Amino acid sequence: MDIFRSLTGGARFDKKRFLNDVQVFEAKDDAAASANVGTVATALKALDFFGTSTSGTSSSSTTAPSAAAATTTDDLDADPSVEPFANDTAVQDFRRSHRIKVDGVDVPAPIQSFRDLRDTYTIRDRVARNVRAAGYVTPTPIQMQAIPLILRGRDVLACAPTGSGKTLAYVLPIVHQLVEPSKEGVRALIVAPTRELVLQIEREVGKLVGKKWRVHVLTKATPIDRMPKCDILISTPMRLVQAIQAGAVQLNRVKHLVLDEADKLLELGFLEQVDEILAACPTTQRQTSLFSATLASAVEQLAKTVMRDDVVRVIIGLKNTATSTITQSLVFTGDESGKLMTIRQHLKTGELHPPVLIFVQSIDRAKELFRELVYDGMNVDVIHADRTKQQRDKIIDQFRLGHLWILIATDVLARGIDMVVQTVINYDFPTSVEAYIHRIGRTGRAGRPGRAITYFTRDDAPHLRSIVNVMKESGCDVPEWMLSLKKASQNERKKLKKSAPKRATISTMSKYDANKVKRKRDMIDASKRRKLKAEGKVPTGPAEEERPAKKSKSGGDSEDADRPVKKRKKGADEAADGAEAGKKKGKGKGAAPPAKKAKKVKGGEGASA
Ligand SMILES: Nc1ncnc2c1ncn2[C@@H]1O[C@H](COP(=O)(O)OP(=O)(O)OP(=O)(O)O)[C@@H](O)[C@H]1O
Repeated sequence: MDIFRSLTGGARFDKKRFLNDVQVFEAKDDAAASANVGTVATALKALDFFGTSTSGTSSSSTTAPSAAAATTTDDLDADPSVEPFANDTAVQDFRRSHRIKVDGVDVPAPIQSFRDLRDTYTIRDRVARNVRAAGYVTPTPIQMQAIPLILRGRDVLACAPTGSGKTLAYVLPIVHQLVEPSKEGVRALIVAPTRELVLQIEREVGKLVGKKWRVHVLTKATPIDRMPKCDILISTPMRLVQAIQAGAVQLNRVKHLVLDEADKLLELGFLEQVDEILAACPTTQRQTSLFSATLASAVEQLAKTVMRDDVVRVIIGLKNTATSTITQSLVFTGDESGKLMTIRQHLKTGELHPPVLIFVQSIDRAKELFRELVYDGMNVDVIHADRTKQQRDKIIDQFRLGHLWILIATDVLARGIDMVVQTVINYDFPTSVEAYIHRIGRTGRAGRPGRAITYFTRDDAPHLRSIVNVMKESGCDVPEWMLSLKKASQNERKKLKKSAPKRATISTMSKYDANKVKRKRDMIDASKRRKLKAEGKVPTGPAEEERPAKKSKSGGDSEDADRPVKKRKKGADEAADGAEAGKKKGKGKGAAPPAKKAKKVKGGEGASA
């Protein structure tokens, strides 16, 4: 209960009302502390996303054999043995009951439990013990199918819902296949779009490997001239490209390449860097795995050009849908001022379950909303690309620990980050269906329930239909009239994705007062900068690699946390403008369309396809 006591500092929430949240935090603490029987059992029940387990009170009508039940030991022997599949039909039935769809030739059967890994794939005891010690008892559907595929040396293109355990699905087989630490150099390379995600993947790898393994993370903070040798390298694309160009890292021994949040990494902006990374990895021995919760068809085509011909595509559930454990709703706020009133009402009446994560479309808007809510006395903080690494790490820790109840974020936090979030609010309407799925996917993770509320104004109405479709496909109720709305054209959707709409400032002040305050703040900032300069100190700012390469018209940092910025300007608010310059420059170079570009890479490498 200690953690819950500290949660209440400065907050305005009613503890009795949030009894469920108290229980969530208690469960999390216990699970982390040890392999407590009761907690593991609870976690297992909560994690039973698709009715995997037949133990307990699962209402699933699965015909598949039971997976492991909760156990106190860290040994796979404790799992009840599972009958091997009698024939192909049994395999198909099992896949159907777990909503696993595969596309490819000679696809191995899914594992039914982690014990299968030892029986069929001779997984080492130590790895098995670590899986169990991490509290993982039953594999999730993506793990059931992707783990045997990767263990069999196959390339995998996987799309599975947010929070469904994709990280372990690639980390476990890689750790098993690397066998033991070696001085050979980088043998597994994992690339992810943001620094936060890279650090999170490192933690997940750390759960499975011992201290002798050298797992290295490459971010701006890592001096690339003193890069130690390592077995597994986890990096953001830009920093890795810098290390490759500086000759600080050799990738010629890479056997496993993983692109996490693959669709993001294959978008223009990251694609050039990913091309360079692919070119630095050998093709003959390289096994490539691409994972994401969203995969547009065009991205899939592109992805296949960098993989071997016998790549297997694995889709869990329906492609590009939200997790079914999230209750989604849409709230019409009229205009921008209506949004501020609505959020105040939502937060003050205690109607929403904390921790609450609020997404806005730009750094400026994140700052504006923060100012409004913090003056209301809320236990709130804000995270975006203009905050320093230290600030970002601290805020995420505070939020994870439950010391912070409301966090305002830009899309820099939309992908991959694994936290216990009860409610996601899209204060600003997402600029694409993918952004919507990833944003709301910060809640409802690992089988837990979650809630997502999306505000929309009159101006957002033309784009409502796409979100309504996602809601319907993931089983949420939507009013009939919304289903008859006209769908935005492809051009309109592209335009929105490229730049978020201009929105009125988030402020309860009159325009005159707001300008006066802004002028005053700018003067103070400028004076602080002059003082620092006079003292010969460089103002602390975020790493260039975490700044966006482009700025949406509204100053947004979108999801582009790791794009390169050619010119860096002074001052936080000016940073995104520098990024815009970088983007224009990229355009001027006449960046090749994705498919063409990737084909060039494949050809250039003499890919083993
Ligand atoms: N087999 C398992 N049993 C229990 N918990 C699991 C299992 N596999 C993963 N988890 C937990 O589920 C949570 C979500 O996992 P992960 O972050 O890998 O999801 P993801 O599918 O990559 O999500 P996203 O698409 O948002 O990146 C993590 O807290 C992880 O520790």
